[in-house]
Amino acid sequence: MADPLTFTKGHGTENDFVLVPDLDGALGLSAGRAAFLADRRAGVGGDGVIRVVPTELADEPAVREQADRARWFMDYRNADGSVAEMCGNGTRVFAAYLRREGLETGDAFTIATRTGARVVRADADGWAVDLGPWRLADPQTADRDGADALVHVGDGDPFSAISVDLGNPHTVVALPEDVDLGALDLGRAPLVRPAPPNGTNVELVRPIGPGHVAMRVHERGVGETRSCGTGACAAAVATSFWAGSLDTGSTWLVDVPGGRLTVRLLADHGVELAGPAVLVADGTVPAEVLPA
Ligand SMILES: N[C@@H](CCC[C@H](N)C(=O)O)C(=O)O
Repeated sequence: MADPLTFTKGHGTENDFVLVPDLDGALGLSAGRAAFLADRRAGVGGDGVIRVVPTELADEPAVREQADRARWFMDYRNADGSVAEMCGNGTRVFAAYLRREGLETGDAFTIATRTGARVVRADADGWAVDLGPWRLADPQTADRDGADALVHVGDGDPFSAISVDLGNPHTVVALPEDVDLGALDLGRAPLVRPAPPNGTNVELVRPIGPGHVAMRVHERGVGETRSCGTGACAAAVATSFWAGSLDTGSTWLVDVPGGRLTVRLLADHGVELAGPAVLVADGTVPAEVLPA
């Protein structure tokens, strides 16, 4: 009889993940199996699935090249089974898992991701990670305010938005003052024009005060989630850009439905995300219910 699959459930500001240890790289992870594990009714349930695999055993050569710096690769999948380049909240939960399992023992270490090796460090909030470099919309295609896209949310009028690349794609909308962030319909994916070639995550942002914004997000491959770490960084970068002050060292609080994240702008387009990481359950899934 085949072995059951072992998993751990964790979240970072309620962006939740199913972590699957694949410590000898023998398991792999098909899109169908990832989607099954993320399914909140038929499976375990999560916004994403993270396979924990030795970097040297990753499928992608660009990831294997990180093996001299990072022992473990965060193999991230969205809830629909699609592969994503990066997950900010996932990096913290991944770090918390590696530490709990004794797979890493220091307070700071490097993990491998599809966007390159990233240093994670324990801090007062939980874990912090530099997710940069970020890149704003191409000035060739942006208007005078830096906007390069229109976003339709529900049936309302379109909002202008800016593209921010954090290894994964984001489109950030600064909501006009008269629009209620909580009332917007994210039940279906916002329509983004021009359509980004690989899809996009969409962040709706409302300034609250100096260095403080509220955000809701619709994630590519998932739907509306309670938080998005790379999205929070994109929101902080876009809001700083709009305010005309992309100053190194400035700190942003980003309130999301699932809690609060802290974002710091670093030198050379670095951006640090800090926040909690919680491991809430461990379990097994019997082999006979798992898709191939
Ligand atoms: N929740 C994540 C982002 C996960 C990937 C995203 N849905 C994508 O497809 O790019 C985060 O915390 O950054």
